[in-house]
Amino acid sequence: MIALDIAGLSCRYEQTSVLSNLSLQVEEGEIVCLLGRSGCGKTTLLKAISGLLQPSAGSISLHGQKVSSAHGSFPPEQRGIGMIFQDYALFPHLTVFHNIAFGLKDLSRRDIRKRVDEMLELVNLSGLDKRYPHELSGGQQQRVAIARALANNPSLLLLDEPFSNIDSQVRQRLVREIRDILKQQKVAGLFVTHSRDEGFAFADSVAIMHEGNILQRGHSFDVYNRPANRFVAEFMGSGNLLPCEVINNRTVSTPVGIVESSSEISANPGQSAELFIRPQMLSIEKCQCKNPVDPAQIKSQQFMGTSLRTEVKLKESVLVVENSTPFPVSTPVDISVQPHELVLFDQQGHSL
Ligand SMILES: Nc1ncnc2c1ncn2[C@@H]1O[C@H](COP(=O)(O)OP(=O)(O)OP(=O)(O)O)[C@@H](O)[C@H]1O
Repeated sequence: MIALDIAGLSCRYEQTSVLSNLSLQVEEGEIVCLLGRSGCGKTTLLKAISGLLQPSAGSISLHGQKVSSAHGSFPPEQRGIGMIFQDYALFPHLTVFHNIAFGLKDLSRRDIRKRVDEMLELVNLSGLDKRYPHELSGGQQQRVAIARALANNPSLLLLDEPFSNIDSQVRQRLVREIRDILKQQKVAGLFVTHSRDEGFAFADSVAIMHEGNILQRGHSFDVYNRPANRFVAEFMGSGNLLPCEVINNRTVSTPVGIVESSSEISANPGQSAELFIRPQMLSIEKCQCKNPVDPAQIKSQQFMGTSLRTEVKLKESVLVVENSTPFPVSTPVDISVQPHELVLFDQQGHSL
């Protein structure tokens, strides 16, 4: 069953078109992360889903029911959507208990107490029900926000950068914890973040947004290793672009030599392309030749905590390599490519 089905959605603010013909589906119980540069339309998409913005074209359906189209929309309170924001949005003058109980208007007092206690236990805050938001840490406030959103049994949870105000040491744990809670409750979620690592840890799949549209959707590992185009490849992480010529369906000729792909290349022999190689897929070792002509040379090295980020000058270009051996600047080196599934782009930047 599909929890959220967005079909051909377009949204605009007066004269400015922000989303254009965007489609996205989220399965029941699935968590999808929207990743994209600032201003690409992530918040606008969440606003349209929650009912705060009317689309100019296309439709939004929740569990098979159309809730938004250019012809009419359900108001936000009739959509059964829970929202979680980066600033927690708790009521400062209400206790934790009353914050969580806020939306539970139709239940008896006893059932409200029971539901709030269940939620407090779920988010690991039992016993803190009498505290006010200012008496809680950022992580605890965000857990209250989660408890409040889940108390109403939402059919979909929208999370807009929920972890960005949380201390980085607590964040990693909270990301896993909240993911586990959503999975346990089988709630579908659409999650917006600027942090790729957070998106990878929290979501089942990622959707890469650019200029009001989704360029690629899939498991983060696949999107990272099989990007649909150059924008997605670079957005998912740094890489080197090398001009190359296809030799056959497994090999290409590049400035660092002949490189073999672990999977078949769908390009014709003789075709020119660009090879995209992640820094960790390049290896360097001290050049063994006595008098190498114009060798690649170490330009700089920087320790990044777990590995070295090494810049290698190769003729007119500079390649970035992730390695573990320190070399003095100007050391001549041989560069090799570790066996992997090669990523090639045509002149327009589309994957071949
Ligand atoms: N109320 C508004 N009126 C006019 N333009 C707006 C309005 N809200 C947003 N925009 C514009 O729409 C575009 C998309 O904004 P949106 O907030 O959806 O981006 P975003 O991807 O969420 O950005 P960020 O990551 O910085 O939060 C931007 O160019 C923004 O300036």
